[in-house]
Amino acid sequence: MISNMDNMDSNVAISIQKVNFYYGAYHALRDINFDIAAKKVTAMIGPSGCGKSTLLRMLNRMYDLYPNQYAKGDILFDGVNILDKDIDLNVLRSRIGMVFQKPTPFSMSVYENIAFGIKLYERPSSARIQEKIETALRQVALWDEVKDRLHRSALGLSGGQQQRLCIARALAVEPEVLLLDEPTSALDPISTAKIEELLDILKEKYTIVLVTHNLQQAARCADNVAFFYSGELVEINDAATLFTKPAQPKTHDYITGRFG
Ligand SMILES: Nc1ncnc2c1ncn2[C@@H]1O[C@H](COP(=O)(O)OP(=O)(O)OP(=O)(O)O)[C@@H](O)[C@H]1O
Repeated sequence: MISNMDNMDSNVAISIQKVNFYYGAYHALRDINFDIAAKKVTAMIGPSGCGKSTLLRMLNRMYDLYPNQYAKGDILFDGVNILDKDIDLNVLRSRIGMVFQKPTPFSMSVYENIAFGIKLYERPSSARIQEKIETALRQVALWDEVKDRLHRSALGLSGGQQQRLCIARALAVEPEVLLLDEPTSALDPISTAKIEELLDILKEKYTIVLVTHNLQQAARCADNVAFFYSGELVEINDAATLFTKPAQPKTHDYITGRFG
C-alpha cells in the first residue's frame, strides 16, 4: 500500500490502524492503515464490493446492529478506539454523523425531521431548537427553499432537497465528522452540484468522509483519495497526485477505466 502522507495534511481526525472486518467467515477488509485528515474531504473509491462502504460504516459502528459482523484493529478518534466494545454508541454517533445513498427523511414535517435528531441527544428549549433548525437548514442552503413550509411533510420535497435535509439533520446534532455514502447517486446533476458545492463549505467546519463511485466527483470534491481493491487499501494520496500520478498500476488501471 502506498500512503504518501507527506503531501497530505498532517492534522489527523481519525487514525485507522490494522483494521480487519468480517461478515461471518467472509474477510471483507484486510489490514487497513491510514489517517483521515481533519477538516478535509477524504474520498474512498474502488470497484463495487471492494469494501469502501464497509469501512465507512465501521466509523460509526453501524455493523453493531448485526450479530455476525465483527471488526479487529484500532480506529482512533480523539485517542479512543471506537471499535472498543465499551464505547457509548450514542455519543459516538452524535460526534460522527452519517448520510446514506438514498435520501431517508422521516415521514414527518421538515421541522420535526431535524428536531427529532436534536432531541435524541439533548433537551433544548423550543426557541433553541428553532434556532438550531434554522442554522442547519442554512448550512445546507435549504432555508430559503423550505422556510415557508417547515411544518409540511418532508416527503413533499424533491430528492435533492430531501438529501440536503438529511445532511441538515446530521449537522443539527453538531458532529465533528460527517460520513457520506454515495450521497448523490440517486440525484439529478443540478442537485448533485449543490451537494458538491456544499461539501466545499462544510469542510471548513467538519471532517468529511465520502464514498463515491463517481471519479469526477472525487476529483472535484476530495482533498485526499483512498483507492480500495478487493478488501485492501491500494493507495492513498492527495487527489491531484492520485488522479494524475498514481503510484500503483492497479490505481492507474481503475482511474483510466480499465476495470470497475
Ligand atoms: N451483509 C453482508 N453479508 C455478507 N457479505 C457482505 C455484506 N455486506 C457486504 N458484504 C460483502 O463485503 C464486501 C464489501 O462490501 P461493501 O458493501 O463494503 O463494498 P463497496 O465497495 O461499498 O461496494 P459498492 O460500491 O457496490 O457499494 C463485498 O464482497 C460484499 O459482497
